[in-house]
Amino acid sequence: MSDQTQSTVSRRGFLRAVGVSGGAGAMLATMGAMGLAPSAAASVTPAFRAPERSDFTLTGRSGASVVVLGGGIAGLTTAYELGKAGYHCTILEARHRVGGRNLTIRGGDVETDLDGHTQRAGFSDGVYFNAGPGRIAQWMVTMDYCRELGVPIEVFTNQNADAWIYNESAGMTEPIRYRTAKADVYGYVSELLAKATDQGALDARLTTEDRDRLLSFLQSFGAIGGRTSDWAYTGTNRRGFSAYPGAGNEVGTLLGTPPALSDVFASNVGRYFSFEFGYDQAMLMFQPVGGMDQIPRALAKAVGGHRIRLNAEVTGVTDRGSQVEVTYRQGGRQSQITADYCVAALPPHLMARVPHNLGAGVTAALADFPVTAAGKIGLEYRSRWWETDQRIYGGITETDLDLSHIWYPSYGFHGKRGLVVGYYNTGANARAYSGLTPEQRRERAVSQGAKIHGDKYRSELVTSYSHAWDRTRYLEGAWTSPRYGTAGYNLLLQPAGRVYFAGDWLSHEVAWQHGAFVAARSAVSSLHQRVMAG
Ligand SMILES: Cc1cc2nc3c(=O)[nH]c(=O)nc-3n(C[C@H](O)[C@H](O)[C@H](O)COP(=O)(O)OP(=O)(O)OC[C@H]3O[C@@H](n4cnc5c(N)ncnc54)[C@H](O)[C@@H]3O)c2cc1C
Ligand SMILES: CSCCC(=O)C(=O)O
Repeated sequence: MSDQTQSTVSRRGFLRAVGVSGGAGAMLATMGAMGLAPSAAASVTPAFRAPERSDFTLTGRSGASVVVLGGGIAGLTTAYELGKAGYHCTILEARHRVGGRNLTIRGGDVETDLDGHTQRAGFSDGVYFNAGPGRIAQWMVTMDYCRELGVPIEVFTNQNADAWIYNESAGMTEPIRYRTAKADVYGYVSELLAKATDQGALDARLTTEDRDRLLSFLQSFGAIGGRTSDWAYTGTNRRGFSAYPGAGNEVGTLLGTPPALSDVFASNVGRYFSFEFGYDQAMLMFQPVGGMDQIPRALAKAVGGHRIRLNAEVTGVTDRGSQVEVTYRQGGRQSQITADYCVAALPPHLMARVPHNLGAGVTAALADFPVTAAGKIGLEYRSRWWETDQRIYGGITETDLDLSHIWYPSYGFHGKRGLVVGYYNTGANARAYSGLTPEQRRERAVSQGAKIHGDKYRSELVTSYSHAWDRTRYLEGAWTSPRYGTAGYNLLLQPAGRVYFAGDWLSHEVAWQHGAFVAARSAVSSLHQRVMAG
């Protein structure tokens, strides 16, 4: 998802949330963001209501049989929800475990990728690596499933004022703390806007009252001087200290004076600030205690192990008119299962390759989902130097290096060891790493990360595991970009005979488990309605 797309989507999300559209919405959003009292806007009475608890129940019961293809979040949810209403479901999952892209790696786990690289994770007890999903927003239905299934959650630190920003291409030789970068960018932007406002440049847009309110907002927002000092930004303790204030007369030592305005803009640090405004990325965010795969584990337990066939690769789907026949390969043998209905919850680009009799239009539609690559590496360290030496407790360092993001753990604070996500990248950067051996990926990630963190980034490293989603069998990608509104996309929202489709790719929350959950609910509702109608 590009920054541009993300900010457009975020804006739309906000407007949807306040229940307004168009000009009034835009005005409210701007005023809200500026902390101004929306006197004119107050009459709009927006519904500032959070999405409510979203539990799901089907009304009425059925004993029909359903074969579910794929044991990712969508497949598991399908079987779980139908099972609550009496259906007899069987899940066929090609991998040796459920969860699909929801994958947590622990010590002893073994994975072999499409290039034949086998990794055995050497992580210590209690250390885990979320190779796929890592965070959940509060409004997401994923939170409701955690509650319903009894999966404990804890805060995931998605934003940290003490994490770093490092833009090598802008000539930075040292990383800068988020708090420092923000103080300088907000300060200078406020200074410029205050000057323009005070000089009358915005008079066509502002009333006298607006102007005064804007100036007062900018003074506190940017920590800038007043009119007598021409609104100048000269630095603030928001930048941080090189020695923090202490006892008695120790006032602390401020972290120097800000670089010149032009240098601050040239460093391009501001490009990362909009991330935390995203409706899907804003704090607080959450994670299941003990690893993201606690969610598929709990779903699988609720569905019942006897209903799940692992290492079962679907090889054919035939709609026989009154039933659906599915062939699959398990333990070197071809088997067959027949059910009243089928829900196909495989990645669309893989389902497109499964022989079926659902029509060429279905194949073409399934094959029309562009796939994005993504990769992550988990680096286990023998000490938590990022906490003790750098005072970073969770959160994300942003870079313009090909490793993109570095994540610090949001669990196990002050523990003995810990796991840092040494890269989380997508697109061309992810493909550059996925083309390497696991050893080469680790070397590349460590030599880059050491530019930010120093020697301990290498010397304290114990073991690593990297995951390349485009090279993962039965997934072959991280997520897709659906062509919303096309005939092909809409075709797959309908059943093809007795076969329904589900997965995050049939939602407007692709790349989020939320999308997989709601798409499964949608398929389940549609199937159940048909069964109830008799
Ligand atoms: C790197 C990364 C980061 C992410 N970050 C987040 C995040 O922070 N938060 C969040 O909520 N979501 C995140 N997501 C998205 C989330 O993982 C997905 O939206 C969700 O897991 C998709 O579930 P699904 O059931 O639709 O698909 P999948 O998980 O793709 O499930 C499809 C299943 O089909 C199986 N399969 C494939 N072929 C066959 C076959 N022939 N026969 C039988 N089975 C087969 C697969 O093995 C798999 O289990 C992330 C994903 C990735 C890759
Ligand atoms: C680029 S956002 C999609 C992946 C995701 O859900 C996440 O990492 O938060």
